[in-house]
This record gives sequence, C-alpha cells and structure tokens, in this order.
Amino acid sequence: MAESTLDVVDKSTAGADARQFHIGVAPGEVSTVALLPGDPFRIPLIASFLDDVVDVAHNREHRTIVGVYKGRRITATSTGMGCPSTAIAVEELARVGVTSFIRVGSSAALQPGVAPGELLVSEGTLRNDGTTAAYAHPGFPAVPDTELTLALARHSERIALAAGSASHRGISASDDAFYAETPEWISELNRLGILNVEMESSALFVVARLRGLRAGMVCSCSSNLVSGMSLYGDTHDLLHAGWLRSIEAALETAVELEL
Ligand SMILES: O=P(O)(O)O[C@H]1O[C@H](CO)[C@@H](O)[C@H]1O
Ligand SMILES: O=c1cc[nH]c(=O)[nH]1
Repeated sequence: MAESTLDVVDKSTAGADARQFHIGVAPGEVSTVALLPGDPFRIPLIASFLDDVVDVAHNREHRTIVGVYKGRRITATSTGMGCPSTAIAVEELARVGVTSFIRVGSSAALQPGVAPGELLVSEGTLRNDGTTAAYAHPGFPAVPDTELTLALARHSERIALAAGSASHRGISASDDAFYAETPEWISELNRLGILNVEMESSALFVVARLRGLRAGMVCSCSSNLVSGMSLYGDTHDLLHAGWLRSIEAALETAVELEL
C-alpha cells in the first residue's frame, strides 16, 4: 500500500495560541472566570452589574465582554443554544485563559412547585445530547465542580429569598431538541426526580471535567412543564427577574472563590 501523503490536523492543539476561530477572542483578552448565558442579547444584562466594561468580540452567537465586579475581572460570553456551540465556546475560552465557567441560563422546571423566575442550581446533568457522546463514554457523568456549586447554591438561595422568591437545587437534563420533548419524555424525566431541563450544561460539565476546568450552572425557571404551563411568553418578566438574580449569584460566587 502506498504511504499516506496526508498531514492530518490535531484539533486538540491546532490554533490553540491564536485568536479563536469561533469566539474571536485572543489569549490574554479575557479573565480566568466566565459567565455563560445562551443568548448574546443577555450579555448587556451581565454588563449592567460590571464596571469598566470592554467589548471584546462578537462573532456568530458568541458575544464576549470583560468588566469588573467588586474588584474582580469577569468575562461574559454567550454560548448560543445547545451543546455543539457550548462545547466550542468552552474549548476556545479555555485556550485563551478561562479556567472557571458559570452558566447563567433559562430552564424549564420538571417538578411541581417550581415557579417561573425561581432559581435552579444544577448538581449534575442527564446527558441527552449528541455532542458529549463524541467526548466520553455514555456512562461518564456530567457533573459540575462541587465547591463552586455549593457556593453558587448558597448565594442563589440568599439572593432569591431576599427578593421573596426561591432557589432549588437538583439534577438537570440537557436535551438537543426543544420541540421533540414529548409528554412521555417529560414524564420520564419527572419520574426520575430531575429538577429541570435545558440544552447546554451537559457539554459544559463534560468538557470542563475532561479539560481540568471548573464549571457550574444556575438558571432562571422559564416555565413548568408538569404544571400545565405552556406559554413561555407570559412568564417573561419573572424569567427576566430570575436572570438578574442568577447573574448576581454567579458574580458573588466568582468573588468569594476568587475564580
Ligand atoms: O436561555 P438559554 O441560556 O439559552 O437556555 C435555554 O433557552 C434555550 C431554549 O429556549 C436553550 O438554550 C435552553 O438551554
Ligand atoms: O430544553 C428546554 C429548555 C427550556 N425549556 C424547555 O422546555 N426545554
């Protein structure tokens, strides 16, 4: 057989020290901790908590800013929706210097008694996504950093209670297909005691673990899939208030743990 003339790229190292292809950020432009909303239009909400905000980059769904909260440099980058773009954002942010990640998202509740705008802190995620299958054995757990999660849960509860709201913690699920969440699937997740469903934490937790990074997630409840609520739009003001509380909890965690 003829010798191969291919010079196959190794993506684990290629371009690692350059301006990153998707997020458009170069090494040194960001801090060691990043807050990760899904939606780029939520970046200004995070900016409203920060001083000395600098717009770093905005490419595709990934908008990045850096600012200062209580003396600590904080980055915020939007992941876009779903595990594929989240894995890319985490990989590329790690290459430019981020070591800790806190997702501040929206998520639907799967247990009765959880209302829109309440906070949901993840203790682990059921991996119903395709992206992490490319990274790890199906039995590999998607788990956040323990110390980060305990601090995040404590700040979330304090901030939510002070606002007359509530914070919950439990196991999350990440789905790929928002509109393929059938009543049967929602019932099964509920039966397993899963607290909430969203679309990014599986990739965040698995990639972070495999790369030796720290990660956690706090979401604002957007709706409750087992309480007969079907209209997402009606809950927007409550969802928005929960986003603000989740951002404050993530920032306080970053300061306390010096992330
Ligand atoms: O509001 P974000 O953070 O994007 O999170 C949730 O909202 C999107 C679905 O509506 C998915 O990305 C899901 O995870
Ligand atoms: O996956 C998701 C995320 C938010 N809300 C849902 O109903 N499903």
